[in-house]
Amino acid sequence: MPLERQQKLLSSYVESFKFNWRILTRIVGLLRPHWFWSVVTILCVALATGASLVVPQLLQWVIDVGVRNGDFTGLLIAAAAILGASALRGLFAYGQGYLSQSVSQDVSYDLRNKMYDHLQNLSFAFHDDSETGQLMSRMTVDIEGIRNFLPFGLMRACLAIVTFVAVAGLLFSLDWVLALVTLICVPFLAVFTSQVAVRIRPIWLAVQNENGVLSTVMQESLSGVRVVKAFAREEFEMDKFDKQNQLLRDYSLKAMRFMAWNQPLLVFVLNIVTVLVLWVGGVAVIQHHLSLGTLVAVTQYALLLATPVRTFGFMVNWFMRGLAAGERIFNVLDTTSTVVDAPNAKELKNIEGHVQFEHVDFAYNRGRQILHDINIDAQPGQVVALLGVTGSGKSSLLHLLPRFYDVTGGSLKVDGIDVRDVTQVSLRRNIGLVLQDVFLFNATIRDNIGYGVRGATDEQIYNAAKVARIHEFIMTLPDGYDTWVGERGVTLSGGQKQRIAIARTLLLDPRILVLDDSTSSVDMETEYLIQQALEAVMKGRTSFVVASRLRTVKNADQIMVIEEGQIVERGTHDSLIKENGRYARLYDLQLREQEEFEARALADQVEEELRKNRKDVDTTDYMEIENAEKREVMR
Ligand SMILES: Nc1ncnc2c1ncn2[C@@H]1O[C@H](COP(=O)(O)OP(=O)(O)OP(=O)(O)O)[C@@H](O)[C@H]1O
Repeated sequence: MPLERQQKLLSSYVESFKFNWRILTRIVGLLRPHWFWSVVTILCVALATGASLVVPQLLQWVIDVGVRNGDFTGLLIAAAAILGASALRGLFAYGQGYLSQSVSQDVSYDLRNKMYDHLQNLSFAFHDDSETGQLMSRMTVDIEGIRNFLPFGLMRACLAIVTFVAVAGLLFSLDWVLALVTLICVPFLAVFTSQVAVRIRPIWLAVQNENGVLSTVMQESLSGVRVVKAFAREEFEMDKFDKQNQLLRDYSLKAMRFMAWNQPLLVFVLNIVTVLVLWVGGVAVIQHHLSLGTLVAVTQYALLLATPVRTFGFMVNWFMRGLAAGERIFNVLDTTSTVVDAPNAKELKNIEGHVQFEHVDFAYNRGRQILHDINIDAQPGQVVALLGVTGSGKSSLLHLLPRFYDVTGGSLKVDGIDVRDVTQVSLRRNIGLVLQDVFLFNATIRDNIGYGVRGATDEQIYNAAKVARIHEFIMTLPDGYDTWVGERGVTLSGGQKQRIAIARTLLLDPRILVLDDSTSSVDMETEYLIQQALEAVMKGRTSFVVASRLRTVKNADQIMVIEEGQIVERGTHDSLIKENGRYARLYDLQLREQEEFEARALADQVEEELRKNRKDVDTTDYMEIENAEKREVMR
């Protein structure tokens, strides 16, 4: 091999060693809170090893002194001592087995909590780029990898090292030639271990990654099962899953094949060592250079090495699997949130709700700029309606208010304080959100409405539901507020889910509201109820609304027309209609039709109602009243 390639290979080994060492020290660091029981476990390892090392010494004494001198009492004492040592070894081995499992369970418990808390605290930007399946597999499979690493990888490695060092010392004290013969396997084991470790690690990393991909495929197709069925793509999904499943199986088999091949090789090396010891030692005994007792003790020590050596393959396997898992877990734990509280962040309290966007620029993940020089001054209690074609940046603008993302230029202030100078929790407590994609939890309606306020009373929940115009519907359900809504609220219609989400926000009683109200079309009655709910929720609060409803837009104090991330027109409905610019065009395109449709439908409804109720009224009076009421409704 050319020198340059050798150097490259060596430096890649060194780098990989350093990298693995860093992960190893971090995994060992996880034991810190459980240091006491970890130390007791290591003591158990040392004592169990010590107890088993005594036995060959006793056997040597039995053969060389007890048997030769016919010392029956000595033989009995030695037998009792061997039994005692075996019992102690068993006891300490039990302690080591039990404690290492218990410590590893505690570590995985801590790690699961730590990961979960960290994931909860990471910003939107992280979750935008992450796959749920990968995160779930890190939370489960990888943490299990660390859990197994501790008793089967780390503890066994400690056991092997303690045994090797102690046996080597004792062998040299018995006979240095036989000690060298026995320990001839050590260099082989060292080379073998490093080779296996280097080659098995990427395989385990691949297994764990593929496991994550499989979880993602599964999670996606199960949560999107309605789309799958609607497009009759079950076969396609099954095929996709099967391919990924095969990949995972192939990588796992590759790892297993690798380990299966190495196991017999190790046992073979060990058998050669035993044969060598017997041969060299046997000749020495025949030539009277060595006592029979010493030979027996040496072979016993060689046998003691058998257990760690036999499990060496598994140990390296668990060790490298644990390191691969550690790499994936620490990757997540090392990710810092792009939105964090400033060190001296203040609590945002008793606000009036004055919101100012000052020359705000924004880009996702430092990519293409989405918002350009946005300036909005919303006085307390004002309604700001955002209008624009799809993809113009309306939702992005709304997401800046609760600091889901940070502005990349300019500033965003609430009551004159930059949102980056206050704690996220206090900021979000003052901002109520009803987002485009309503998400309900798999819980009861009561729990869903009360989600944002800890310890909300039933009365508060019912009141919020009444204002959100959903109470009456809930009361028609057999279980009322205790109705289980299913995953993501599948058992409810879009309009019902939206009103529950409005009630949930209302309960927070926020000073600022963010409503991404671009809902899909709903029937007239629901539309009317949602409109009423929105009006109730906006009353007296500074509201930012992505409006698709005519009345919301018309009643807004300020209307912003957004185009490609810029405010291109601003004003009230009347002033903008007069301007006859983009708003007037959007209004014609999106809202006038709605207005005419609503007017027609309402007129029909009113006519119907009046006809029903006023049959007994004189026709002239009726016409007069009807026209007056129609005017009222239309207004
Ligand atoms: N998480 C994200 N990461 C990167 N780009 C994004 C992300 N969310 C939105 N975008 C991009 O930002 C631009 C503005 O999207 P935004 O959702 O703000 O538009 P919108 O006006 O609210 O559209 P709609 O009316 O359809 O909801 C789009 O080009 C979109 O592709």
